[in-house]
Amino acid sequence: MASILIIDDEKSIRKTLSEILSYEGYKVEEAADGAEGFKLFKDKQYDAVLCDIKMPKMDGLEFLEKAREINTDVPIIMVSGHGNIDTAVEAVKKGAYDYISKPPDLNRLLITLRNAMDKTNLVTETKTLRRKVNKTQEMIGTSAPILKIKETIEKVAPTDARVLVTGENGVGKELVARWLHELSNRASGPIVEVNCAAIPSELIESELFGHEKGSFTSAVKQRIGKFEQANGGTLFLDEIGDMSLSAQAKVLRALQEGKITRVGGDKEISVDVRVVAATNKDLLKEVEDKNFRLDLYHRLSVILIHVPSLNDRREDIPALVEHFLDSACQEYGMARKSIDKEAMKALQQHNWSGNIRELGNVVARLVILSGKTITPEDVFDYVLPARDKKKVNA
Ligand SMILES: Nc1ncnc2c1ncn2[C@@H]1O[C@H](COP(=O)(O)OP(=O)(O)OP(=O)(O)O)[C@@H](O)[C@H]1O
Repeated sequence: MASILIIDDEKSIRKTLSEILSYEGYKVEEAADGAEGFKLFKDKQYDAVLCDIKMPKMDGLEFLEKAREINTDVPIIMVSGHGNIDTAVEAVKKGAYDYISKPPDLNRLLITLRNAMDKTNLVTETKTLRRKVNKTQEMIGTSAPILKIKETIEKVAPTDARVLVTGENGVGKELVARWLHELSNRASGPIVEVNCAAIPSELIESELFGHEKGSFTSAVKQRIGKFEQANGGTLFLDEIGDMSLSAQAKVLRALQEGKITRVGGDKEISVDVRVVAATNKDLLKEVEDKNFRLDLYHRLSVILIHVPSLNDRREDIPALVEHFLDSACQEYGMARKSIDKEAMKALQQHNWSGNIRELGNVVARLVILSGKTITPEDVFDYVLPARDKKKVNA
């Protein structure tokens, strides 16, 4: 149900508008002047605001200006009396969505509201779409290891050298792979990702190489595998340490010969694919334990890029937090929130086990639950376990 805030000092007007809009199925809240309205606007999320122009305490224009400072997405419709049409026009120039005159014409009121909210939905959709088509996420951080990684990516990307990216979960290994693709001569081709840990071992070969119809019971039609899909581009083999030994043998052959055969097929198909692999395991240890082929390891690890955990590059945390604040506030259509110095310090000292992914989730949670400025109390209440609280206080 869409919710609407009505700000008007005339009780009878508030009552009429409120009755009409409730009848139309909106959730309505009322405020008797700009100051009261602004307090509600600041603390709650509305889909639209109807705001009178002439009011005591804070008038409509002042409300508009203050509201726009904290949120530019919620449409504000001014309600003007006879004497202040000029002011209403002025308000529209300053960012009000539109104005309606008193006494409000029922149809015009409802149509204006509907249009205003449709427009907000469009703006939100556009933002989401823009994010989707946006290029690869910038790699944030100026710590020595991140600078080194960026430099390596720039040097290695234009070559077809295979790269093995290592590091714990959520440190940004996939981001490294995406940048290797983005800065390569293959950037106009596809980047295809396979999470080797997520695919049951009996299906991985068909996933990677495809299969011919009837090659096994559930192979009801022909299927093109990821190697073929990535032709002319990059194949990102994530969690390669979890791949079965038999799949490893086939991948090795594909890398050696630049050819694949679909499961159940006999035709050799040439593929032009650059492979970037990633793992959170110690692959040499896996080799020792006979879970990973040494020859495949050498094929994959022409270039090694290790992404250190967030706990080993804490100086990158503030920039990452600011970045996630931007994206979370935008995503939830909120005005940009800020973070208090002590709260930032607490985040910087936290022991991050889920790395950047966890940090992103935590900031999103803080954006949703905190006020305009994120305080250390917010961080303790919503994020950090008690042990960290003790540590920071000590
Ligand atoms: N340096 C960075 N700057 C900005 N965002 C980052 C950075 N590194 C990682 N991220 C973001 O953090 C999230 C996790 O990164 P990513 O998926 O690349 O990690 P991963 O190491 O591949 O994780 P997994 O091991 O679980 O596959 C992604 O949303 C990614 O965009």
